[in-house]
This record gives sequence, C-alpha cells and structure tokens, in this order.
Amino acid sequence: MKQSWYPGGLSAAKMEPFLRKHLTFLSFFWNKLWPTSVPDDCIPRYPGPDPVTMDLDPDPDPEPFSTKSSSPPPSVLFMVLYDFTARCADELSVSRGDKLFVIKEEGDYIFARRLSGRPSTGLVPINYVAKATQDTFSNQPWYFDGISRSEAQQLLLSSSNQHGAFLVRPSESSRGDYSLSVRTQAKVCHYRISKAPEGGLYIQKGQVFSSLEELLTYYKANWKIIQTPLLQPCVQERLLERDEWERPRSEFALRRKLGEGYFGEVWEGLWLNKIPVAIKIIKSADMKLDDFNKEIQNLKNLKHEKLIRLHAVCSIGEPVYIVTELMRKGNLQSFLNSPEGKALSIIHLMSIACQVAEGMTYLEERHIVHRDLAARNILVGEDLTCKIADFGLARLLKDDIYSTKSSTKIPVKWTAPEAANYRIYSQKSDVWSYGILLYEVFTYGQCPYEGMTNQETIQQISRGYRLPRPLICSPEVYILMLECWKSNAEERPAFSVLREKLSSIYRRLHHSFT
Ligand SMILES: Nc1ncnc2c1ncn2[C@@H]1O[C@H](COP(=O)(O)OP(=O)(O)OP(=O)(O)O)[C@@H](O)[C@H]1O
Repeated sequence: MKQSWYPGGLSAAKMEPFLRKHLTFLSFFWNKLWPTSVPDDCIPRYPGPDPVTMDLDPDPDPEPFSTKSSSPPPSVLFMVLYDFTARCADELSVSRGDKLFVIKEEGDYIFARRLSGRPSTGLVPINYVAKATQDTFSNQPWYFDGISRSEAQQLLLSSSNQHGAFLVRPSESSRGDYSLSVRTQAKVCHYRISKAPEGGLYIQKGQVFSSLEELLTYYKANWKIIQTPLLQPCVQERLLERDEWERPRSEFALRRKLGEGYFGEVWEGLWLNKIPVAIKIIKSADMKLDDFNKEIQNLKNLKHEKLIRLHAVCSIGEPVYIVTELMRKGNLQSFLNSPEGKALSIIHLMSIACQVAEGMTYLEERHIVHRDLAARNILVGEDLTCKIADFGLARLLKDDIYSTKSSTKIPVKWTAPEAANYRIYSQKSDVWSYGILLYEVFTYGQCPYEGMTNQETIQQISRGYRLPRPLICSPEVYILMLECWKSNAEERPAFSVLREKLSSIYRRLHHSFT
C-alpha cells in the first residue's frame, strides 16, 4: 500500500522539495545530497581571496564630457508589484511591497531571495516585479547625488568637515557603480563601490553587501581594512556658494544653427575652441525669469546617461545661453524620418523606447515632471544613443502661454487630457506623452492623429478614441501604449514599470534574433 508521504510519479526535480518538506529531520542529509547554491541565511558572497589581503579598487579619474554609453548593469533589488502565490516548489510566494534580491534572471522569471519576512528563495514571474528605486538611501545624509569627484574632494576638505567625514556618490566613470569618498586628515581617498554581476555591492571583491547601508555599517566597524575611519557624514553647506557652471559668453563660439524651438535657437558651437557643444540661446522675453535660476539649479543636479548633460550656462546679462552636450544626429522625430531612421529594425525601435523609459524613470524617481515629452525632444547621438532634452524648461514659460485660450502653444496631441484641459501636470501626464512618443517611434516619426486638428483630437480623446496600433508594433507593446492613455491618470503605469516591461520584451526579442 502507498504511504501518505509516498511521492508517486514525482519527477527528480520535484522529489527534492517533496522530501525536504516531509522528512525535515533528515535535512542534514538532503543538504548533502542537494546542496543549495545560495544558502538562505546569509548574504551571497563571491568566491575570492581573503578580503583583508585584497587590493582596493580606487575610483579612477572620470572621463570629462564622455558620450560613451555602457550597457546597464544588472539590478540588485527588485520590488514586488503584485501578490504572487507559488504554484510549485520552485516558485516563491511574494506579496506586494516585498523586496527581492535578484540572484539570476531566467527568461520570464527571476530567481530571487526575499529580503522581508522569512528569508526564502525561488522563482517569481518578472512581470510581478520592478527594479527598486534608490529611495532607501537617497535621503541619507551621506548620499550626495550628482556631485563629481572634484566637488566631493572640495566639499570634504572644506572647513565645515573634519577627519573621518565621508560621502557616497554615483561614480562618474562607471555607470551604476558608486564611489565612497572619505577625508583622512588633509587628504581625500576615493573607493569604488561596484555592483556584483549577480547582485550586491562591494568594495573588495570577496565582501558583498545587499545595500549601501549594510556596506557602510561594515566599514565603519572594520575601517582598518580601508585604513580611513568613517566617522560622520559630510556636511553640505559650502558647495552651494560657488557656481562653476556660470561661464563668460566669450568662451563659446557659435558655428552652425541646428534648429529652432519655442525657447529660442540652438547652435552647434565650440567651447574654448576645443569642445563641441550645443548652445541654446534663450529668448528671455518669454521666460519667467525669477524661476529661471531655480530651474537651472535643478538641471545642474540632474545627471543621467539618458538625459542631455548640462555643461555650462551664461545667465549674467542677455541673451542667456544654455550649453549642453552635442548630439550629432539631431532630434528623434527628424531622425526617424531620415533614410537612416527608416532603415531601423524593430529591435532598434525597442531599444529607443527602453532608453527613453530609463531616462524618464530617473526623472520620476526625483519627482520631476517633463511636461513636453515627445520625439522632437529626444536627441540622438552615435550608436543610436538617445537622450531626453528640455526637461523642466516647459514650466518656465510665462503663464499666459500655457492658458487653454492659446492652446496652439500646448503640444495638444502629446498632452494628457487633464493637462491640456486643466493644466494638471504630473508624472502620469508625462506617461501619457510617453505613450504618444511610442506611437511616433513605431510609425517612424509619423505625426499622431494625422489629419485631425487639436480641437478634434481633444474631442475624440474625451469620447474614448485612441491611436491605432502601428503595423510594426507588437500587441504586447500596444497594450502598454493603451495603459499610458488611460483616462484616469492614477491607472497609468509608472515609468519604472514601463521600463521593466519594455526591457523584458526587448531582451526576449533580442534573444530570438540572436
Ligand atoms: N544638444 C543638441 N545637440 C544637437 N542638436 C540639438 C541639441 N539641442 C537641440 N538640437 C536641435 O535643435 C532643434 C531645436 O531644439 P529646441 O530644443 O530648441 O526645440 P524643440 O525641442 O524642437 O522644440 P520646443 O523647444 O518648442 O519643444 C532640435 O529639434 C534639434 O534638432
């Protein structure tokens, strides 16, 4: 007769969980028979030499004005978006809000460790999770977003700081990594904090931590390893006093007009006869000048590979110059209409969609609303690098220009109904515009709602009409577009979710073509 625990018909793969569950007192034996690659009760560590004898990886000098793009590093932490109940022993039940440490991505699944509650590992469908944002540490007093190595140095050596002051900043030379800068007497030492390929952060290869907080706690207690004590977070005050962004107009030579937008002309130019730059010459008559400086201050703090990098401003006297990196292939809308753009394959188009979603996720994490997201405001560089431009500038227009009376000034076809009708701009109105941008991308730069006036577009949208699926666009991507165009702004997905879903589709597509 069959015993109640007899695993009749179980495959070898299912035998292990069955036996582990029913014969728990033999766990020592099962562990020998089926050793787990990552034990449940410890942080994953990398095989490597003894940490104490390891060379520390000093943060190398940054490359100024680099436009090189690097492939995104694998993410460490994911957040669960929806409850998921395991259907077999390989899967892991998770609840919305749980944090997961991703060990491996396996097609449509991630193999992850749950960090909250009872630790456990297993497979979770990728569409139930999204990369966790940096929020856990971005408000920490020791985290300084957007400052360079030399700024960190200057700040730590200022009279407000003493021996042992430290800060963590995003690494300039290695995207996705961080740098720990520590003052030791009258010197500053910089240590690269790298992301391990399978998740986790480390300074020394053998010593991996699941978060920056854990890493700092460890090195505070074991500071002799890095030979510089971490005593107190760096004090900020001083940095704001000087403004190294402000440059004299004479340093810039205008070479060739690139185009003209609502805010003024854009020129290709040379900075100090050496560095090619783009110079936007602002028509200040249309600006709310009081807000201008505040906004430029915001732009100075935004640094991301998918955002146009601000190099300098000339804001003393007129005309105001905004100097940014130069993107050789111009704006995405014209590029898609060019012969080079028309030759792009679906994989290239998906890559563009993912890059924009990545840049917008960065703005979303910082609660910055773009207000004018459209293919004309995405710039294209070498190797199909796409970067978001004009973030924040739209709100600098004088109020009357945004009033519904002069609706010609609002890019109605890109604007969410609540923003077009009531001027309610939010990250979710940016998501609507992103849906329109996807339409532009998958139609190779076609104008949305072709043949309709702005007024007709507003009317049709309020009656539930939505743009049709572009021929080349898969139903899966079109569903995402439709989600971006939900009438209720709250129901539209976040950029972090869009980025995850699109990059998962991109990865699958890439895989099937290679
Ligand atoms: N950094 C840059 N590198 C290369 N070309 C650029 C750069 N910035 C702008 N341009 C070119 O100049 C054109 C005008 O840019 P601008 O940002 O002023 O206007 P727009 O974005 O087209 O319109 P609007 O500002 O009204 O939304 C762009 O379409 C693009 O072709």
